[in-house]
Amino acid sequence: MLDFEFYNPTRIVFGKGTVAQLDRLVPADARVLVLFGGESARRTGTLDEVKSALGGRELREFGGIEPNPTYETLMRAVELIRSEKLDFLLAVGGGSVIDGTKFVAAAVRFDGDPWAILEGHGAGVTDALPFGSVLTLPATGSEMNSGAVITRKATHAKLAFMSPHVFPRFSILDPTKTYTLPPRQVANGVVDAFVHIIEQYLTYPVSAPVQDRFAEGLLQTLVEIGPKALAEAGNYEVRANLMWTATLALNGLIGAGVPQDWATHMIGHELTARHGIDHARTLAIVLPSLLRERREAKRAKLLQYAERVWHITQGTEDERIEAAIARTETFFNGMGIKTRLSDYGLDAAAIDGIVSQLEAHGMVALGEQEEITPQVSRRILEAAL
Ligand SMILES: NC(=O)c1ccc[n+]([C@@H]2O[C@H](COP(=O)([O-])OP(=O)(O)OC[C@H]3O[C@@H](n4cnc5c(N)ncnc54)[C@H](O)[C@@H]3O)[C@@H](O)[C@H]2O)c1
Repeated sequence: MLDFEFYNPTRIVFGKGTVAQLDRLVPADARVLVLFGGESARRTGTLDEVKSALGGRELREFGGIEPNPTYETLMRAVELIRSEKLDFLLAVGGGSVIDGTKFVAAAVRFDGDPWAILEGHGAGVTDALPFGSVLTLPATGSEMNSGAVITRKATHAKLAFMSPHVFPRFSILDPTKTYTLPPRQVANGVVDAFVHIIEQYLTYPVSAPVQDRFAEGLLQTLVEIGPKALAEAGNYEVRANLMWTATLALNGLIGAGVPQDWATHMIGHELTARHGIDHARTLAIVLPSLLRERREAKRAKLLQYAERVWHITQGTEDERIEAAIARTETFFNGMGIKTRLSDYGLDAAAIDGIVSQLEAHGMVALGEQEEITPQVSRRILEAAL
């Protein structure tokens, strides 16, 4: 096992009706900014529920945080917080709103142009406003981690930062809040969580059987409940298990002490930034062809994945590896998520632009072995056409 430090201070309050507990979780004298996305939080009644739970506190609202939150929009929240002297943030939404809130929390206390937070991947963050979240979309794990991904509209740059100062103080996970999700977002959430697990599992063995079995348990759970989550919108047990699985997929636990890949995410971010494809869908495009390209470096774990997650035991090693990758694609397709660039209207002409953006963002040695050069990323994208 590799050396590691594990730190996760986020309190999780899980269950039906838990929004009411905001009154206990947010300081009584806080001046609160409630941040949300489009109109779903208002339409579904969650925003009213939040406001009534926070009754008696000084409250302001900031709506309109986009999917793939932008620096341009978030900087308006920073101005509002400064001018109104607000001191506690509450994110109500999915990964985009929670990520955006993390950026705002850090930017308010940052000296200089806050875009430097993204360019430095969080290194310059020394403080942040306290914040909590009410999660409405199980997918990203943002509710229990210290990472965020922000887009600068002007330059089509989608960059990530991490800082121990931006762990949520608490996150409320009420599975009934996911009942209103459109099928597209449920499918995205399942696939996003699946690929988060793969990025921390499908690398090379380091004698870490507990991390491996945690990861395999989470992957198998998603394979089992993913289709049910799509088919049965109001099934509490399915939504509860999906919500907790997505959180555990990226709260640091399964990645502690093991190598991590993240190349699929880095290539995927460029696809979203340049072509507006949903985050999870970019991962479904990149992952299968990345696994094929990297089959030698990942051979031992691919064979373990084939056997333990997909129960594939027949055939040569290469046949078992190919069967496991094909089953992964079939799983994504079964969730209604297409896995080829051409399915999203892109052809070979798009690849130069994506590779140049990877180079511009310093993504020139990706993956657990740092062997995915721009040339390798190009091959991965060509194989995904
Ligand atoms: N911080 C991390 O660790 C991390 C990890 C992976 C991805 N991300 C980032 O998170 C973002 C994606 O977040 P996401 O997948 O959670 O989606 P999202 O937050 O972008 O939301 C997608 C859509 O679903 C709607 N929605 C949310 N909850 C709803 C509900 N209960 N009912 C109806 N509609 C609802 C939103 O209004 C939005 O239109 C991307 O920018 C991605 O890069 C962050």
